[in-house]
Amino acid sequence: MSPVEIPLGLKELLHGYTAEVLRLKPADLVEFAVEHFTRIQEGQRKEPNAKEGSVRTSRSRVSFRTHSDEGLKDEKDSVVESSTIKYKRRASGQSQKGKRCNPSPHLVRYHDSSLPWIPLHMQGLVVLPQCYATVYLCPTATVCAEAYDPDEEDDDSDPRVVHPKSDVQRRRLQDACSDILLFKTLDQEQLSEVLDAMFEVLVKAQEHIIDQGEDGDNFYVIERGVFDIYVQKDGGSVCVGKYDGKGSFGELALMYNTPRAATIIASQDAALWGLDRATFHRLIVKNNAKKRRLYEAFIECVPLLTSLEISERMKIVDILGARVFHDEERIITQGEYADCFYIVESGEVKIMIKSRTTAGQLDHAEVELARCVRGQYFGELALVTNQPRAASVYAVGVTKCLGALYLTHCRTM
Ligand SMILES: Nc1ncnc2c1ncn2[C@@H]1O[C@@H]2COP(=O)(O)O[C@H]2[C@H]1O
Repeated sequence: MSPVEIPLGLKELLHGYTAEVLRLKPADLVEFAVEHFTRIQEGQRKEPNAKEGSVRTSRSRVSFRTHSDEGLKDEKDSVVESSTIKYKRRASGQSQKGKRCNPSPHLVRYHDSSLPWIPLHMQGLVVLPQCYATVYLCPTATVCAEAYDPDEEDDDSDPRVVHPKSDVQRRRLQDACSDILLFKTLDQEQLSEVLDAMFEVLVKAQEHIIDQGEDGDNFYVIERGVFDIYVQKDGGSVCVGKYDGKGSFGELALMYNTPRAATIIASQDAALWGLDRATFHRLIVKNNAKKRRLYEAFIECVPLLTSLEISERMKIVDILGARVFHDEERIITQGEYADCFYIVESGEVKIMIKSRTTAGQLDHAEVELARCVRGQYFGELALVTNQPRAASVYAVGVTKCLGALYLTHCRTM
């Protein structure tokens, strides 16, 4: 018997449909399937260059948006009370030297202004079914075409920002930053410059760290505390997830010079480390060029991404961070909130789920569900369903994974 040949794109199509069913929970699956696949077909017709079998979004009209400017205040202390955060905004649409930046580069927004902006690179992620459906379902999206080029930003001569820290503070900061994906490809000197520039922010319960629609001032790394994520949807504010004691947020507005895409509120007293916009640009955004060189070849071979054009693949590289895990190290924990998915670069991972007792209680024994090897991805399901992680994932031997943060943003669309 000849082996079954799976047509190119079938997996993505079915995965996309499944993801949308999980996300939107339609009453009539067949009717939903007809609508879903009709939209895909229409999208492919609109974009005649789309490769056969590939799952793509339709490109749409081009428009620009500008933001109001605001004054810039200095940050001098290494500890900042949360009440002062709001006064540290830097001018939106302006570089530190007063030069006007591109108004809304790499940006897609629905015509309905109550909905958040999504970075254009989300369109690059359309091959990922959940994002594909998300962007595609909004065919009226407008694209701001002016490309943001970090190399154009002439900020190399900006003074180095240093917030002095005690040894204890420095250690706490290093711990908080040890898992931050966006810092993973920095070299030692760049990382130490970033750490020097970071300042501690003490936050009270219910404080707004970021408000959706505002200009981006800082990037934040969580040291402790829980933070709820709210996004404007259908005229109301919807809690779409939370950060529980770790992680980072606030990178989108700085990377793409867009208004804040979500509101972040501390649900208890908490501590953060902030990184100012200029340093974030100079070190993190510019480092993307290095990442592109590093991962270009690998990303080309990832089946999940093969239907993307080179420029789209490169946008995915921008949001990747590499992490090495040791044998049996847990990469994802069942029950935790999700903020990223992973692609295996080398090695292997096993996906383990806690079994249930006959009474339906979670047992502590774990059962192996599947394994992923180079080029395969995992950890996307919780982002699609907006549920806690359904299983744990462990490294089998030394394993290197590329984590991508931004899928979290698709959940809200
Ligand atoms: N679902 C989400 N949509 C948008 N932003 C999110 C979401 N989840 C977490 N965030 C974070 O919330 C931050 C709000 O500010 P930024 O847009 O700069 O960057 C955003 C992300 O880091």
